[in-house]
Amino acid sequence: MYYKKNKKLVVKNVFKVFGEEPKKALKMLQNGKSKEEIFKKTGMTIGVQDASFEIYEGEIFVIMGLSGSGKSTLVRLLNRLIEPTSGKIYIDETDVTNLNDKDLIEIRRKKISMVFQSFALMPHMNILDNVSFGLELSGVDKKSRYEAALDALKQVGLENYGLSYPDELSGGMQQRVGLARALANNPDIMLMDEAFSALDPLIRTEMQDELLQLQNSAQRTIVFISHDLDEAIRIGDRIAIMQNGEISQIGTPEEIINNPANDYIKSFFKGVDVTSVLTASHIAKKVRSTIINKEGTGIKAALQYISDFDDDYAYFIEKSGKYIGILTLESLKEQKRVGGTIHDAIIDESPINENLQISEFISDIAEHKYPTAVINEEGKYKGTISKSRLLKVFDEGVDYE
Ligand SMILES: Nc1ncnc2c1ncn2[C@@H]1O[C@H](COP(=O)(O)OP(=O)(O)OP(=O)(O)O)[C@@H](O)[C@H]1O
Repeated sequence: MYYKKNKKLVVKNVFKVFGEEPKKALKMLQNGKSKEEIFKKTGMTIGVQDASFEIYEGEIFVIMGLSGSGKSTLVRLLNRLIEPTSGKIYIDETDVTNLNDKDLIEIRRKKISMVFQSFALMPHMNILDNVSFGLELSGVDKKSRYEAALDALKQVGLENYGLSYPDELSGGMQQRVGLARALANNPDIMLMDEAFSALDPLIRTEMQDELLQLQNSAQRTIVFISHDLDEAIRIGDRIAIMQNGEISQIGTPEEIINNPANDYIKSFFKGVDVTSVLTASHIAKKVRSTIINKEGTGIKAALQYISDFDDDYAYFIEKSGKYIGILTLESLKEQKRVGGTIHDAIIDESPINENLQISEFISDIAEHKYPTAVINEEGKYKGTISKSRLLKVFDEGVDYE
């Protein structure tokens, strides 16, 4: 998804120590003690260690990691539901770590909302009142808060349920109400902590679509915690992977899949549905058998070239890199026989664009006899994808060569 690269949230060297003497624990860390040693000696836990990153306006930034890796702690540091032990956090250049209580409350009301996995709707209040409750606490008048609540309910497709009560709604609908409650504040930033994890898979996918749709109409900055890789890939513009309190990699799903920083991350991505993540450019390979169209490159030269490579086909390319087509021994010989040109020998198998996802070009490759050429927007040759290459990616995921 497109987003402007304005920094919305900046986190600089943030640490969180849980325990009695956090400064002492930080000192031990500086002196090279491991988290395990510190915990053993002092009982203190390093929840987040030296986190530094930036989140851009309008992006969905997913924080992923195993249970206990520090995701919830990190997200709660952003709005200071948890106080950082050291480090700085900026929202729109405001230093959040320095705000007094009053300003902090103001920022939480106006700029940053949070959606949890399980949140309590008030059973005795109807949906409209539940959604506008936060605004009521902020002193917004009745008319304005009902308008905002109704608008938020509309955004999640529940505009007709304002007068219903929570126990009349399904789990998925209740989660939508939770989302509407966060939207009613019209926040710049939404923090979503495993917001969809309690939902059954179908409804969960529906909610992910809903979130993406909402993002299309109003570009909010969303920080989304998930332990589910498919979800992270589906909705994340970028993903940060946490491991034992530290961020071990940040990147787009493609970047991480293609270049995992370590074995832990690699193991995360094993078995992921690559067809919806990887594009042709990610799996295309350059092959040796390319013939450059120089002056005088005719059928004879092409035949010679292909036999030299002990092959029966080659990719024909302009000097500029522009892709022309596939030449085969058979088609060249035929044109030689009938007196045609090298261009007449090009066989009818179209190249695919490098930006297509695997799921979009699978059938092309299946229908082609020869490995399919991959071209960029300008028509330049970028490599080829064979059926066997595709099968390998399916079987083994990406090969990290
Ligand atoms: N209030 C607390 N006091 C002491 N330790 C804590 C506290 N909150 C979190 N921790 C510890 O900090 C570490 C990170 O926990 P956190 O809840 O942030 O992880 P998580 O990745 O969100 O896990 P999960 O997916 O299970 O929610 C864990 O070792 C946890 O035990």
